[in-house]
Amino acid sequence: MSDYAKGLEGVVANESALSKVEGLAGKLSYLGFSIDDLVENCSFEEVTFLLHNNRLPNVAELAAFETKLRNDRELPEQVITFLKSLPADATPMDVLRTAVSMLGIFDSRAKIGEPDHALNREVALSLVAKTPVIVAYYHLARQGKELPAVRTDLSEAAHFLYLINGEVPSEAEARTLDVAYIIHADHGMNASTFSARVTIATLSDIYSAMTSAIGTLKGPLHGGANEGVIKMLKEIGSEDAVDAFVEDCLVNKKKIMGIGHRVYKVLDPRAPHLQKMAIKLTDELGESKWINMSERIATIMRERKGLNANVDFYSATVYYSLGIPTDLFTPIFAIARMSGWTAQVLEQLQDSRLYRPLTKYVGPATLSPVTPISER
Ligand SMILES: CC(=O)SCCNC(=O)CCNC(=O)[C@H](O)C(C)(C)COP(=O)(O)OP(=O)(O)OC[C@H]1O[C@@H](n2cnc3c(N)ncnc32)[C@H](O)[C@@H]1OP(=O)(O)O
Ligand SMILES: O=C([O-])CC(=O)C(=O)O
Repeated sequence: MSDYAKGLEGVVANESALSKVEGLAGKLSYLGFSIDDLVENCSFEEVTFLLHNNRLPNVAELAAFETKLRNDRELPEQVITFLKSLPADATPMDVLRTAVSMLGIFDSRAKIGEPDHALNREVALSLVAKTPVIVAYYHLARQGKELPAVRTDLSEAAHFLYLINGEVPSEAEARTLDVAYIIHADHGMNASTFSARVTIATLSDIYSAMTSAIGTLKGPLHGGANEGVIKMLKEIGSEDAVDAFVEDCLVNKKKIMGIGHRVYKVLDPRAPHLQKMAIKLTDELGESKWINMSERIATIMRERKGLNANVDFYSATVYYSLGIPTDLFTPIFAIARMSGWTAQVLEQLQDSRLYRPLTKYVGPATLSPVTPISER
């Protein structure tokens, strides 16, 4: 038992009205609305409005909000030139992190110091609008394809699928991604949101905060786990190889991707939504192997370790079944979470204080004289 909170477990770092993560009950709500209810009744755009305004929009407000987002999709020419200049084997999360950082250079609204809340809200929306375009344009550029002009007649989810596939998706495909976006939009003081809030609390600018967040989401213990799940399923290869694979991980203390959570001690409430979509999609494709393997892994981990699937576990099969390349899974998480990250930094700036925890010093107990370098 250490005398400090390793990994800040159990530490309450701030106040937020945005999302309530109930780890023991396995519930998640945004601003007092259950995600189950939001998934049933809302679009990602409505949920983004909710997170940015602390209330749901009416019809006119939603229409105006959607128009604003759709008219803010175009990227600066310099960012497009940058995306086209990159090697085809760059990691899309690295590209996204760098391009979002670059956006800040071309946005004179990105200011440090005393926050301008009205300007910051505009910048926040602009980031939600441009993030999917960055991901899609790089995906096209790395294949040597033309970058089509952005469109203003499609929802966020439909527009992203249109850009990466070159055709307007079916309503069902667009809605599947829309639901995934809603489910991923915000999640309390997760590592990437915490990074964003730490950065903005120095009174840095929003682009810097989002750059911190994207770099943090990329890791395999956080958002990167969704890519890890598909890699793991491919490595296992077949349903009859699952038990031996999991046994080997347990014996050798290797982590199973998409399983376990710092806060949820029961099933992650987002997992059943994604599980349902994964079952439907794999059924339609006649490819039940991936979901069957996933279900077996989840069962063993629940029985053997009392650990449950998290959001990344089934989202991987959903995106895979939609034909999305594996290295775009974590960028898709970032596209959805941009909504929550920006809401969180706007909230932080309303009543901010610098984050500055302490460290337990475990270095030398006494001071030593410095020996001149020529004598060392
Ligand atoms: C969107 C998200 O960020 S959701 C999380 C995505 N990340 C993953 O799916 C990666 C796999 N999961 C994990 O690494 C962890 O469960 C985390 C990072 C999510 C949470 O980590 P922590 O709260 O720090 O738990 P920690 O890593 O200390 O694990 C506690 C115990 O459970 C075990 N454990 C936790 N997760 C797993 C796992 N996925 N596979 C195998 N064992 C696990 C650990 O080995 C440890 O066991 P021990 O006490 O016998 O040593
Ligand atoms: O809350 C966490 O620690 C990780 C997570 O599930 C998320 O960011 O969605």
